[in-house]
Amino acid sequence: MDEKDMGTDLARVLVTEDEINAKLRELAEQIDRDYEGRDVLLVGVLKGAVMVMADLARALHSPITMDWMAVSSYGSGTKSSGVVRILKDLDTDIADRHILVVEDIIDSGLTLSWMLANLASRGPASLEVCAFFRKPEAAKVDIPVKYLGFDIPNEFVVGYGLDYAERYRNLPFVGTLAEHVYSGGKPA
Ligand SMILES: O=P(O)(O)OC[C@H]1O[C@H](OP(=O)(O)OP(=O)(O)O)[C@H](O)[C@@H]1O
Ligand SMILES: Nc1nc2[nH]cnc2c(=O)[nH]1
Repeated sequence: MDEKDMGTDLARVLVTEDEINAKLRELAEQIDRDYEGRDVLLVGVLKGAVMVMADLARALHSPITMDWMAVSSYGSGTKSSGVVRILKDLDTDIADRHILVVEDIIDSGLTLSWMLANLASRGPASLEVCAFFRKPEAAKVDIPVKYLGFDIPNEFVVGYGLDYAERYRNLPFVGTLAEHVYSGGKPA
């Protein structure tokens, strides 16, 4: 799926497929260097992180393992409340493991803040974050991000794993939606 398939749904592209691929290579190099000789478990946050997890894992040369968590915030519509419920927990015991959480986007930061506290309580050897997109202007809590893809404006974005009503996750780029599709969180 690309821009041509979007019809009039798209307002504008914020990060192109080429920019995404270049950034993945850059982050993978850093991660390979930093974790050399250590066994790292990538923890992906479903569902948004599926794309970045799959592409990052393939760009890495280090022997990694992967696990997934699904969480749901009790927020309404597109807003996260910070109150989080685990829908799917890890299959792995992470005590004494090196954990790199892979997240598609940090918006308010509330989801990841809760997740990091939860994972830290399980006694990992180390716990770091790779976030592919971040909205600095939307931050309600400060999240220590070791590996960052892109800071983006405080707008609702779709593509590269990010959905609107479960659509658009398979766009290979990230962009904003036209007003007739997205009007502040409610299906237009
Ligand atoms: O920083 P925050 O304001 O907490 O928002 C970020 C979270 O929101 C998105 O998940 P979403 O709840 O939309 O679920 P999804 O990944 O299944 O689409 C995204 O994947 C993050 O997990
Ligand atoms: N699709 C999507 N999900 C989000 N979750 C938090 N921020 C966003 C965003 O901008 N787009």
